[in-house]
Amino acid sequence: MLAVHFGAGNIGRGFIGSLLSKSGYEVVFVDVNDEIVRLLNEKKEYRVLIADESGKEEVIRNVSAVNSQKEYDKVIHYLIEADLVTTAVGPNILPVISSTLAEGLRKRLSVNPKPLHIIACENMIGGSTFLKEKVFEKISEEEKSLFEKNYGFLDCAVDRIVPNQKNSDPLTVTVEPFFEWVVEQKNAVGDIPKVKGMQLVHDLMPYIERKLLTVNTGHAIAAYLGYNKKLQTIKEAMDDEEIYSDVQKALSESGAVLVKKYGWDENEHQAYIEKIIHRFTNPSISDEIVRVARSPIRKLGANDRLMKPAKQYYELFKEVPIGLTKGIAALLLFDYKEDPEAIELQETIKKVGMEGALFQYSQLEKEHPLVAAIQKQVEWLKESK
Ligand SMILES: NC(=O)c1ccc[n+]([C@@H]2O[C@H](COP(=O)([O-])OP(=O)(O)OC[C@H]3O[C@@H](n4cnc5c(N)ncnc54)[C@H](O)[C@@H]3O)[C@@H](O)[C@H]2O)c1
Ligand SMILES: O=P(O)(O)OC[C@@H](O)[C@@H](O)[C@H](O)[C@H](O)CO
Repeated sequence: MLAVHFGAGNIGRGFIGSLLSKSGYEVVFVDVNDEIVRLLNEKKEYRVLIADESGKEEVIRNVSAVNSQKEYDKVIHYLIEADLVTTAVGPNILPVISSTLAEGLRKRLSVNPKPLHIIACENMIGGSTFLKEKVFEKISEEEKSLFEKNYGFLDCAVDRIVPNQKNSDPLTVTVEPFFEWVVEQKNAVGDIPKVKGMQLVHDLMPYIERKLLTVNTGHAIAAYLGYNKKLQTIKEAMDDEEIYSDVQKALSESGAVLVKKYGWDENEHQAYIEKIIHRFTNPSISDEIVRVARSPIRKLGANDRLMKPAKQYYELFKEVPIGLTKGIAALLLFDYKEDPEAIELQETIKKVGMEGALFQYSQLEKEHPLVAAIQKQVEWLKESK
């Protein structure tokens, strides 16, 4: 069994690649990082270190890699042969890989009749559906109907905290012990290849929203408020009493939305929140605030971790959510010079103001009560600096 995985980064090696290899797949990573590609081909294995008191170490074998910018033909060859295709490149890179994927899948049609599943393991709602849309922009009407029959793009939710790596061996990845990979089977074309640790569900929406609007909401709020206080890691942010209680407040707000929308049991959801807060304070992980805060424009999206629960909270309860708006306010102050989206966001705010930026990136009309509440929180955050 051959799995082709785009993105040999933190989640690629530390989570998806590791599960695939442990389930018996030969894993071919596709990446653009020369050094990682070279080392994977040289060593054919890498280490995953579990960040807890156990100090457990796993060796991930039967892996290799290709550079998609330099070895295009090889990527196409592997796409023709693959039994499963997965990605963990980041939502903004899905359009970039869609041309190569379209070409590989097109060539495969004439030589390999086996159906194939493609799973985008990204932090977004409908990641595989989005990838499919990008692939379908590159093919003819006739090909579209063949692709529909042969290729299943399955949406999923992935959860495992994998920080930026500081190991002396560049292939080694330190990961938290917890993981969850929930895949929606609705769009399957035949049997979905088995992967140990992959959970299949009929309807993903309750799971992806629970994950994105709890884990990533809390994470983002800790990161932006932590950055505002000049802290370095998520653990440091969670050790700050004020930030800790702001994260709790925001998660009780997004939790109220999730419980109301999906009927999750209130006590079980509270236990889910507490487990996540515990994960954020894992002393064996050093997760940089600027990693978690990365791409603030993406994170300000109407369908993403902050604005979606804030808007829904207002719609459902006719009240402004205090914790969520404070997190959004802190995001608007994120001015990290090494993050291109942070620079763009600050330039946009200079040009069109916060109201304009909220409209441009979150489609929030200036009359919406959230706008005034966010602006007030921005003033408070600036004063408290
Ligand atoms: N790290 C986490 O804790 C975590 C957890 C769950 C989900 N995710 C999601 O997983 C995805 C990847 O995140 P990450 O933390 O692993 O990021 P990362 O930056 O560590 O990895 C991304 C990889 O993609 C590669 N890449 C970039 N452009 C490419 C291209 N055109 N073709 C092939 N590869 C390309 C990069 O070189 C890099 O190796 C994101 O969507 C993220 O939201 C991350
Ligand atoms: O990957 P992003 O940029 O969408 O979000 C940053 C972190 O919140 C994220 O990577 C988490 O660590 C992960 O989603 C945990 O499952």
